[in-house]
Amino acid sequence: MRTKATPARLAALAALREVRERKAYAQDVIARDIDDSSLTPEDRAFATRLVLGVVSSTGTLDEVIDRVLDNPHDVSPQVRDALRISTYEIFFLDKRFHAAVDQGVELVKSVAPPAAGLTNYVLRQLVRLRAEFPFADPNRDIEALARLHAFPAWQAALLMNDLGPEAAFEFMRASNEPAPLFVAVNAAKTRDELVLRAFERVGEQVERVEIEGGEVPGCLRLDDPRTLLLPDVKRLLSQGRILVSDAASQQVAASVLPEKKPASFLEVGAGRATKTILIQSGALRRWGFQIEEYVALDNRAFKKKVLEERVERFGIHVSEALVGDVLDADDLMPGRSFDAVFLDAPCSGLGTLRRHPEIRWRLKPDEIVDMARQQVAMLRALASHVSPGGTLAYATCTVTRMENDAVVKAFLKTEEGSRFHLAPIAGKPCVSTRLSKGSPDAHFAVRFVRADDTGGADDVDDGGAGDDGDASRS
Ligand SMILES: C[S@@+](CC[C@H](N)C(=O)[O-])C[C@H]1O[C@@H](n2cnc3c(N)ncnc32)[C@H](O)[C@@H]1O
Repeated sequence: MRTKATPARLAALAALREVRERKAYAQDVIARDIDDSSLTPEDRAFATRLVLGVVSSTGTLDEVIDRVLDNPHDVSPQVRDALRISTYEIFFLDKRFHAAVDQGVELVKSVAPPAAGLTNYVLRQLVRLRAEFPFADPNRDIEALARLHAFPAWQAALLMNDLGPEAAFEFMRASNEPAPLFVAVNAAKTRDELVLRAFERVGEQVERVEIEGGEVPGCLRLDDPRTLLLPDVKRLLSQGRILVSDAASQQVAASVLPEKKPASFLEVGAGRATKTILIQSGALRRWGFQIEEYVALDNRAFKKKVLEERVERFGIHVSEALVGDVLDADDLMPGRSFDAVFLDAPCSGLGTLRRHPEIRWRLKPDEIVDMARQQVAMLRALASHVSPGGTLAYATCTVTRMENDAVVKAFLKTEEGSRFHLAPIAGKPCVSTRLSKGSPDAHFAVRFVRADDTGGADDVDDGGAGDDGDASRS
């Protein structure tokens, strides 16, 4: 049946089907099916907003949809995708309700024409229900608060507990905003001035980025995401002169480098090499040379291939790319130690919800407990691979205390951890970026220093980090 659904909504509907059926990441589907489509720039932007918004708020959308359905299980997945789009518009975009209802009906006609009548009824009921949303006082009722920001109730409760009410509200509000766009200038291929001039030539507004008053070296904020589609900018990306990376991630990469240039560096959880590129580019900025012995480890073999392709393209030196489980570090690297070790830990990822919206509804509470335990185990497995006097950095892109602070404390209490103490990063106990509107993502990093084995404490001033593992104390 012919449909009068707009191209942006049809594109969003197709993308949501992909995400659902293939358990794909929304950003990957958007990059493949929307960014490179023949849609107008405005339609691309709206389709992207719809996909990210619907994936972010799926649980809440389903809850309100099910309130007006007699038999929620009878709704086919494709019809539900369409209902979610219109419900998102009605509850979270404050779009004109009439248009949202009409368009929802048109979307359903495109996938299941017989369900158009039911859709019309359901969406009209939802418009009525909208006035009562979030169905209780969000200042007193955690479920209403969670609903208001489209978070699972357990996550809202966890955020309130771990961040405190103000920061938790801000975190949830900001997680529903579009993520800002940052790029890093790769010092192995170019200089900041040349990149700034290239952006100027194409008439694009870019600015250097500061976090808490400190400049993040080589980090630029782009005002308009469409800039990345300009041919000159695409060339900078394909030639490895710049890479897209959140500013907090760039700050973490800068902070894991020790004061003195390390002769050897082990990066664990190297993944697709984004931090590898940032770290070696940072070494070049700081010392004029990349680190000679740079070993990258990840447990996923396919990522090694991506890493090798990318470091080649970005002119980044990696001496060895290992595939294996860090918990088997002793077998993978027998007797080997490094001046600096960096664990970019697998974590719950809650600090990146704007970019990875599917985490919000896929993550289960037990997984956070498991990941925290795993992070401590990883640090313990790495401890003996840090040279005496060397550094061990630990980073996550999340905000839960169970992962960040509690992991730091738990590690320091272990036998392996007892040889380490916390060292400051730029005079602070840790990197801990907070999420607010337009801010970088929320990341966390600390740096431990291993005692130098001479019996005496090493000469690193602890900058207020203390030995008690309370990294977030400032
Ligand atoms: C936070 S991601 C790293 C992101 C990456 N450093 C980057 O900048 O793109 C964590 C990485 O740890 C890897 N990983 C998870 N468990 C691991 C294990 N037991 N041993 C080694 N690597 C592991 C994952 O495959 C993933 O690439």
